[in-house]
Amino acid sequence: MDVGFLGLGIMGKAMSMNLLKNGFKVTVWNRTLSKCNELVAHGASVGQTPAEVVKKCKITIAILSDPAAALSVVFDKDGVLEEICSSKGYIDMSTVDPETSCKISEAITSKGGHFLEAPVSGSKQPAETGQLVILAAGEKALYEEAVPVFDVLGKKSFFLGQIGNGAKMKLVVNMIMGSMMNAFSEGLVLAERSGLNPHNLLDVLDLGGIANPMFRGKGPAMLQDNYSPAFPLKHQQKDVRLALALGDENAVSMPVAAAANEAFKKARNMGLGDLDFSAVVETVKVLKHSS
Ligand SMILES: NC(=O)C1=CN([C@@H]2O[C@H](COP(=O)(O)OP(=O)(O)OC[C@H]3O[C@@H](n4cnc5c(N)ncnc54)[C@H](OP(=O)(O)O)[C@@H]3O)[C@@H](O)[C@H]2O)C=CC1
Ligand SMILES: O=CCCC(=O)O
Repeated sequence: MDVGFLGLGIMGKAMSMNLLKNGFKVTVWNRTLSKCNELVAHGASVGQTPAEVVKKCKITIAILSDPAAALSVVFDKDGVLEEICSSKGYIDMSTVDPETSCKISEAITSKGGHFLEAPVSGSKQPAETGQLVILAAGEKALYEEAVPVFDVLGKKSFFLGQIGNGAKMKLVVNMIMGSMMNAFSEGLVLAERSGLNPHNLLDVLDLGGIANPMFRGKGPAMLQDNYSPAFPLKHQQKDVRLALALGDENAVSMPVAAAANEAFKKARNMGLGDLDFSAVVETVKVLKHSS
């Protein structure tokens, strides 16, 4: 199957590489076109614009930074809308809000095209190893057609019904994750500053009821101030911000998520936005120093 791929950031590069390794013919595009070179070395073709990719491929996938980027590749000049038609499907795997997804869906389907939103749970390493969790919603027939692609990219796909449900599920999950990361950060700094060995804390956590892959995976690197980005902090803050908006719409009180959002905003102000979201621990260290 010819698959188009728009966006070769941390996730898109790993996912499109995975499709190539598994025998798909892949045509890639990235706003910074030079990022396509590594994929070409592994057998990908390049489209000069999103429209050119859609023209060539039956199914085109996108995974882009945020709502503005997701809208731009669809609606701008040389965008997806220029070539979408009834024989083509478009799958947006970016993490966006339900409103953005609905806007894209309406535009694609009004031209006869087929649309799925399919944000993913899992980060750089699961993307590299095809272990993502895919949260799809929209047109069921396109979902079924895309199952061979999802089977390569992920360990499990969910079809969640109408457009917006995939985005909502993803935002709820990432809101929980962002809050957990802040609690974890405070715990690590508190352990160290109160005289405990934080490595012992990691061992204790890992043997108890709140053991989880995030603490296990990120903890040792955080203790070495290593924030090499798997999930950039600026994207995590975007997700908590969008989840808070969902909370506003549904009158759900979320003080813990609101506090997490403030910490991620502070981290962005400290210039940490491009680092891994675990760098939020630096905000706890700063507060301690200034007291
Ligand atoms: N990293 C992770 O662990 C995960 C990320 N996600 C979500 O996936 C999406 C991508 O994440 P990730 O790969 O980490 O992000 P990166 O920041 O690594 O990559 C972002 C991509 O979006 C492109 N882009 C940004 N702005 C525009 C624009 N205005 N027009 C066209 N392209 C644009 C970038 O192009 P350029 O190279 O030119 O800058 C790049 O290809 C985000 O929505 C994120 O929340 C979901 C699950 C996990
Ligand atoms: O959106 C990013 C999710 C990162 C993860 O699930 O580890």
